[in-house]
Amino acid sequence: MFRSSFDKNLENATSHLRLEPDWPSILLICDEINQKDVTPKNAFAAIKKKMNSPNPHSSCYSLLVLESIVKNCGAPVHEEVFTKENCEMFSSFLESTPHENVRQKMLELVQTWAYAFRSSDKYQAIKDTMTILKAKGHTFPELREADAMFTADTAPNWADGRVCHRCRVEFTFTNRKHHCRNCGQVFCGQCTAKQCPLPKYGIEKEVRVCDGCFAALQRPTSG
Ligand SMILES: O=P(O)(O)O[C@@H]1[C@H](O)[C@H](OP(=O)(O)O)[C@@H](O)[C@H](O)[C@H]1O
Repeated sequence: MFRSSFDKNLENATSHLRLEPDWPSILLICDEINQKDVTPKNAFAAIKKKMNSPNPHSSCYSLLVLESIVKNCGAPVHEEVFTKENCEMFSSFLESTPHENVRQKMLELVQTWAYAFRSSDKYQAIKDTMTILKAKGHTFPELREADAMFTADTAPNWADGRVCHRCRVEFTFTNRKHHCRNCGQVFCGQCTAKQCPLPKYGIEKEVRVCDGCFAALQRPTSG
């Protein structure tokens, strides 16, 4: 069965043979999500499977991967993870796991996420989960505010359109759509023939960008 690079990185990051976190693999997983090499949906589904591993180390490491993608991959991951259904799953997961370290880590994450979104009107489900767990008498570990700081920038969602955003030529079967990873606009192939990394979005590899963004990104940032 074809194993994607993401699968290999997740396998490494959650191996029960590890004695300490495999940060390089975890960061590669974040890059792959930010670069759209893997969708948040597929990534979270695979992480959920690892959460339910009978081995407490694998399960705990999968929570570390989940913590990292929430922290580093922004809204696309938040929208996938913090649904009412998933938040209820986190609650039943921590109440059913036989492993105390896994339960503690899940409690810590629910608290961190509820705190991180405290002033946002989105993701009410994770805040409700925190409230319910507290009301049930669960004791939470000390909150580390630094853990609730998420990287600010994530690449913009992709716009759609019938014509190239730059030269206005109409898309056809042969003149196909492409997207600039920096501005998210839709362009023809000729207007997005360049590539460059987008470190501000956690994208280290060269990705497709439009001529306008390419020029802007080459200009030295005004000091
Ligand atoms: O090749 P197609 O079957 O037309 O599909 C397009 C490619 O996947 C483009 O990827 P790219 O931007 O990396 O080229 C993407 O930006 C477009 O939205 C898709 O419509």
